[in-house]
Amino acid sequence: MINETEQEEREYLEEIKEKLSLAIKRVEDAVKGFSGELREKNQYIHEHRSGMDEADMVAAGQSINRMTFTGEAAVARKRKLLKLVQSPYFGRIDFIPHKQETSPVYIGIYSFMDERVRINLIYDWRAPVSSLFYDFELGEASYLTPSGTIHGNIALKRQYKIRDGYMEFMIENGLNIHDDILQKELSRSSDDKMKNIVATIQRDQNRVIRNEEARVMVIQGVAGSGKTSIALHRIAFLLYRFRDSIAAKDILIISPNKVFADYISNVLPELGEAHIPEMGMEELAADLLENKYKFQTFFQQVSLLLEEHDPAFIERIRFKSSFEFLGKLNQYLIHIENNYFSYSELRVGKTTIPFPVILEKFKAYHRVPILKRFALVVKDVQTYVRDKTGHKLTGQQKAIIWEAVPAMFKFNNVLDLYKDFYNWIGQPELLKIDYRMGLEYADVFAIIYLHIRLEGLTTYDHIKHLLIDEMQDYTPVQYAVLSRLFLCRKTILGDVSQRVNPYSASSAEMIERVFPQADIIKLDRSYRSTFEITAFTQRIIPNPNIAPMERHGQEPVLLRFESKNEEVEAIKGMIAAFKNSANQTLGIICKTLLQAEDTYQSLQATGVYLLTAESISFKEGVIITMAHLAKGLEFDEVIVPFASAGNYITEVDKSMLYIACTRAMHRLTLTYSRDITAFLST
Ligand SMILES: Nc1ncnc2c1ncn2[C@@H]1O[C@H](COP(=O)(O)OP(=O)(O)OP(=O)(O)O)[C@@H](O)[C@H]1O
Repeated sequence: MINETEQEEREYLEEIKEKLSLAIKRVEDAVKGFSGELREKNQYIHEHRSGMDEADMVAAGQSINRMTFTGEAAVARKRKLLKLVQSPYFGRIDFIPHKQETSPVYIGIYSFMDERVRINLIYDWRAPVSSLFYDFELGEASYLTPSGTIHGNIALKRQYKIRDGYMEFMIENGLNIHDDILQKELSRSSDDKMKNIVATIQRDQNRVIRNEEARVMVIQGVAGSGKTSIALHRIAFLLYRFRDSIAAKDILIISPNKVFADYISNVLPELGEAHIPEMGMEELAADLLENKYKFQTFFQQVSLLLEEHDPAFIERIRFKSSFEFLGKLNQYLIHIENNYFSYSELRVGKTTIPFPVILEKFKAYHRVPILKRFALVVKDVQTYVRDKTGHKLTGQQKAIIWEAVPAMFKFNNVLDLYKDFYNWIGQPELLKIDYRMGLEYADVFAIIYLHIRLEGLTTYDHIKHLLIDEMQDYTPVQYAVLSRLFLCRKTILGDVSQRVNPYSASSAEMIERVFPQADIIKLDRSYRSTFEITAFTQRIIPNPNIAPMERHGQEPVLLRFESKNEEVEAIKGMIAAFKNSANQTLGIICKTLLQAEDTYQSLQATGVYLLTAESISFKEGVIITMAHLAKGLEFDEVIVPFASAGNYITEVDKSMLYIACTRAMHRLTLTYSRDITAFLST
């Protein structure tokens, strides 16, 4: 057995670092070689251009492309090696497959092979054998490979913390003391962006990451349970496992906003994968509606809910977020199919086409979306007339048919049908279209749904995996659209308790009704916040299943003041204290954007950033924002101002308060004037 003692491990680390440095040197030489060759080739082409025919030019172009490609691969490899030198591995297992010899398996963020002897010195965390590290302690163990299960025994398991090439500590795992390193990781102050968790992936998380079977995986996890982290690691795993068939460009992340997209943008590149395309729901909607309609954004919908309590608006949202709505839309589609084709006989010249003939043609195309059938029926009618008369049709006759056939259907555009739907259900008051403001957000996906069902769709066939974060914010109609657009595998994640809109929250069970084949996974362990913070947030929205980490810190603080001005003055003091502390990020999270803007103005402090719906990047330091925009983010410290009885009143407010408080990792302070909100008064 090699490296039995810590001293031996330290020496081994030096050896590996040396090998890595040599590998870096070799790649550098190769890159230099490539660029030299490329220069020469370009020069050659330039000088001999006149004497080259087309085939020569194509061949030269191809060879340049090949060289560039190999050069780029070498640069990417160098980037990985440079990262490995900093921290070559984080774990080791000595696994003895039955009746075989063992050699230690060192596990790191990427694999590294000693090319001369072709021995793997470091295994990628996604390699089949690496799953042993996450799934087992000492003793009997097994792992799955593409060619079957390997059984054996783990004789030794170690964890290392190597930073900047230096081993900070090493832990010998006897029984499950995994938690030690996890605790240390969670106690650290946050970076400006989400980081990878490869060294401390937990067993239940590993199961989700490495699941290869699920066509639709729905992860319902409590705040801070690592849903987003796991989903990103799962993508990295799938890219590794199916590297011959899936590339980063074949994946799409549907994310709630640009700041969140920026916040998570580091994880996959850190894991050695390319940047993944990302899109917001609104972008998708605009794309599908071909930018024909102006519409309210989800952010505007939530802001309206927060700023004015309009019962009619709430009722419209509530109805359009229900399964009943989707069911009614489907019934309506049957209704129009059966009833909206009106009787009229068509006469073209001397030929009469009886209505039953037209109707029969129309029904024969039942697989084609209704509004797409007209063109087919028109062609059939033309053939009918031609056969009857034995003549080709004149342009005028064709025009008569083109006009008459679509006119037999009551409506020929989706928006008119959508308006008609509300008359059909006898509730015209549920549709409000303000042409100046655009469509309400709750109508956007319903119109897209009708559009798909009535006119067909362009599917996103090139996407091979779809990741949907913040699933609770999307409605059954939205899922019905997504399920028709994206036929690929999906990972859908969220938390019903973090709905920004309590009138339209989707739970895992609701999503299962749209995707009956879904695998549902529940994660109840919360990693982000200290035990005290998690316990505190339970006062707002209790979840009996939540399992907080045994990581302790300061009790959350509730500070009472006489006025808002006093609150703001106190917050100034807290910002100064934060700047002198070891913490790196402070989030001041208000209920509305208006409040955030006001606070920002009043504070007038340098180094404080206001995060709005238009922001595109996450910044380290002090951030002021509203709860809706803070979703998915986390901060070392969180201050929730104005937690007063007069500010947090409605169900929507309660969700916002919960989201704001669950963003805190180590420290949470709430300030209020006079009376505290009823959500915290007990
Ligand atoms: N196994 C783990 N090892 C180390 N850190 C972890 C682990 N799992 C989760 N975390 C940390 O917990 C925090 C929360 O993770 P993440 O943001 O992915 O959770 P979430 O469920 O998406 O949260 P929310 O829904 O509240 O936004 C992050 O700091 C993440 O790094």
